[in-house]
Amino acid sequence: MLSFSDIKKDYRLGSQTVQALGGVNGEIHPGEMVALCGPSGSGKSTLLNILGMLDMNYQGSAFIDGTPFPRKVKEATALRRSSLGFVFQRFNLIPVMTAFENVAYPLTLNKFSTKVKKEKAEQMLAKVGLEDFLQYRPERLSGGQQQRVAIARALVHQPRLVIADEPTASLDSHSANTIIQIMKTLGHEMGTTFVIATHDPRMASQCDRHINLVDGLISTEEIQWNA
Ligand SMILES: Nc1ncnc2c1ncn2[C@@H]1O[C@H](COP(=O)(O)OP(=O)(O)OP(=O)(O)O)[C@@H](O)[C@H]1O
Repeated sequence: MLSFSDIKKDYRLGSQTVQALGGVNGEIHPGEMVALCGPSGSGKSTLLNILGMLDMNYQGSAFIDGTPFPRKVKEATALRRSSLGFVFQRFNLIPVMTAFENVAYPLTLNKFSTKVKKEKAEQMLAKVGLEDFLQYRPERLSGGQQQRVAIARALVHQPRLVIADEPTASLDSHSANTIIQIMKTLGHEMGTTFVIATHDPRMASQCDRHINLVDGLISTEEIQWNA
């Protein structure tokens, strides 16, 4: 589904160069839920940004279903909108929009009709247990509810791949468990591939596989979780 080889990324900080990724390879299979783990600064966000087609300024190659990742902003934006979904640590919902409008937004970007938008957004919000909160704005929802809206938004256009950056890090353990179960159940039901950067042992333990980054390289050592 996804393959990437010899991915390298440097950041320039004044006259210094920081190597964030030193040549990473990997393959992610359709429908897999993969945890991207590693200590702070190991390169997880950098790799997520590349796999999420948000950063096109890197060395190496990446393919989605055999097609090379776009290197131009316009093409990357189009492919991202149609084929990818995103879940962030701090939910990143649009504050002036209701839960329904937030979830319908990717469908608007992909030019779905009003009727289909309504059907799909309502269905998706019901799947995450928020059918009674369609007209609520994010400020009236708890963190866990906001993250459920964000998951509905990430999945509503049936993307091939969902990129999640620390999806449980801002949540209490009860909400985190709910979010993990929703991602797992819907991911399997919809056949969606997930790549999830996480420090959360509960999240990582529910994934099919781990990719461990250490100092910008993939490590084969088992992670020792402290929790
Ligand atoms: N915009 C930037 N400019 C300069 N250096 C950066 C930039 N972004 C990341 N880095 C550096 O690149 C390395 C990898 O950072 P990255 O954010 O990918 O790690 P991470 O594993 O996601 O960390 P965390 O778990 O703390 O989010 C670190 O040394 C970091 O300081």
